[in-house]
Amino acid sequence: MKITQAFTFEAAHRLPNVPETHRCHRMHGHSYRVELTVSGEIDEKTGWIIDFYDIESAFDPLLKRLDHHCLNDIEGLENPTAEHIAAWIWHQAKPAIPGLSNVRVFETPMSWAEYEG
Ligand SMILES: Nc1nc2c(c(=O)[nH]1)N=C([C@H](O)[C@H](O)COP(=O)(O)OP(=O)(O)OP(=O)(O)O)CN2
Ligand SMILES: [Zn+2]
Repeated sequence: MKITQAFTFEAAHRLPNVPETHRCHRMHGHSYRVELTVSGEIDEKTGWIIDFYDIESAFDPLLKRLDHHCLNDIEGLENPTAEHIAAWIWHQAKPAIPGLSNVRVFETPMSWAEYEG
């Protein structure tokens, strides 16, 4: 069984490794959407894999590091593509959310990256 909780954050970034002529070389912003999926068995008593509230609490410190920040300034996100952000979130969140199976990061409603560890 899998459950997914979604979050949103606003952040600025630029992609330092694309050519200067590429529009993403310039600083700009996105309204990011993050989806955290947790896999596991349903607990007989609670009826859930994990309380959504516990996912929210565990992710909150990370969300605060991302929201309204320049992603390039965050250690490990110097080249903040959606792919790198998804992998970064997975590695940062996994210790606090052991059942975390995949992380999706949407840069726009139509484009996203997914990391499964
Ligand atoms: N594989 C990837 N490709 C691109 C990434 C990425 O992270 N992974 N990132 C970008 C830029 O961040 C760019 O800002 C993305 O915006 P874009 O897809 O162009 O979406 P917009 O909504 O800004 O563009 P419109 O086409 O005007 O709607 C590029 N590629
Ligand atoms: Zn961008």
